[in-house]
Amino acid sequence: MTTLSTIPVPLPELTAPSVWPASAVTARGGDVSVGGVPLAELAERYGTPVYVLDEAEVRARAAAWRRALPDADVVYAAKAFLCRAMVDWMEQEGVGLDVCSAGELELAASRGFPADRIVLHGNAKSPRDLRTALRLGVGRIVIDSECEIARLAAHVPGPEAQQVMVRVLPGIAAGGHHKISTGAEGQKFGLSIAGGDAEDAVARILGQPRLELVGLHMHLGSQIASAEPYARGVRRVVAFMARIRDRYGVTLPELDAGGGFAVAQLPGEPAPSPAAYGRRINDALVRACAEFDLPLPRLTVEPGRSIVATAGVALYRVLAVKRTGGRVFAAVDGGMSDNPRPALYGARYTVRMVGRPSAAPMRATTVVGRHCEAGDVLAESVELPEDLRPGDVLAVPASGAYQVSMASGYNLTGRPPVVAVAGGRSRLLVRRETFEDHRGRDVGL
Ligand SMILES: Cc1ncc(COP(=O)(O)O)c(C=O)c1O
Ligand SMILES: N[C@@H](CCCC[NH3+])C(=O)O
Repeated sequence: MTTLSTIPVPLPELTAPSVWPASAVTARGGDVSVGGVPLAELAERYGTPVYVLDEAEVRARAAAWRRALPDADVVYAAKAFLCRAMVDWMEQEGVGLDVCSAGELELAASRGFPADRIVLHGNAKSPRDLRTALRLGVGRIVIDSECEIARLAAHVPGPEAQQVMVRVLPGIAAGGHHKISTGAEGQKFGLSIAGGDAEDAVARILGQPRLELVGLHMHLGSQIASAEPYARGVRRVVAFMARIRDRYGVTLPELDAGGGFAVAQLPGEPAPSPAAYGRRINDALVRACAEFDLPLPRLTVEPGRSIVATAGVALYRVLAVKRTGGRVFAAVDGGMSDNPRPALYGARYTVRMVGRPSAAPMRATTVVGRHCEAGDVLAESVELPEDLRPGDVLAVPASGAYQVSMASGYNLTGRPPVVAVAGGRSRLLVRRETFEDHRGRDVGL
């Protein structure tokens, strides 16, 4: 018999913008299901901690970006999270890849991802990064310092020139935290427009027959919850393009506006849709080009978090509940080794108990990890039932970006597996890191 509690309903938090994938609904026995699979069942089957990725949500977000900017290239920033399945999904959705290491590049290549749809970034590209990029024939290499120009040119096999862009610093502060704000003067990325470094680099590249300068790139930062900084940045970059045309007689055909588009980390937080970002960026580009009498360059955007964050849910099991100093702590079997974001940026998350019903009143509980640091806090003062006990499963939505990709080997707990859900089925994408993996690397005595 179907009772009210077994009819799946959208989660109360599922107001736009949501922190959950669109497929998240309540399930039997106090559970939540994602992609048609109950989360507690996934915790049981794959163990905890485990990261669940809703394939349909990833694909839908990628498709939303393509619809938002149909005349632009959408390039997924692989640093947010990459595995072979992600490479395939991006390929199938018609999205390119932004990589920043030979490792990310090799992974994409291992799936036959078209190299001409790959952009290589990095403020310190290693010889291996550059060699791999040239060998595989990546579409664009983004120059981030003057000294890499001659180094790169010397290795281009020819006869064709390597297409490059210059990452310029538009001098705009934006981003959810100072550690992920990259568009202002005085940090390690890019070449300053105002300070003249960008123009010096352009002149140098134009003098290198093995390099073809196709455009300019900016990346303002990450978790930028408004489209306005992009509009200002685009205008500054277009103004600089006009200066290049006037001084060097070269009209650059491409402009890459970078990534950094915000998602809601907590229910109701502001996060413009891809369509809203796209409209504003396009509008700024059209206006600036009219103002400076330039033809419209081909636009690229590089969303990372915006494609994958809300598709991911982290599952942990409670190991201990402790009341101390007037606070309640729930300690789980993961922590800063799988999610360093709260410790690094003060990132906040919402947490929900799944897998059993509870009629107990809610109380403020701080969810902490198992690592040897007082700062190993996953979520400060979140509402959880008073009867929360060891063995319960906690779900943390909006966990798809920069968690697994930044996971560490701290305390040799082993990095968690990643499981895809789609159409009521689950499959393992990345297995759990085991003690054998650690021991295998430990080769000296
Ligand atoms: C060059 C570049 N492009 C794109 C991104 C993607 O950023 P986000 O995941 O915030 O969209 C980053 C990371 O911030 C980046 O450094
Ligand atoms: N790792 C950061 C974002 C940095 C993006 C990379 N350029 C975060 O978790 O928010």
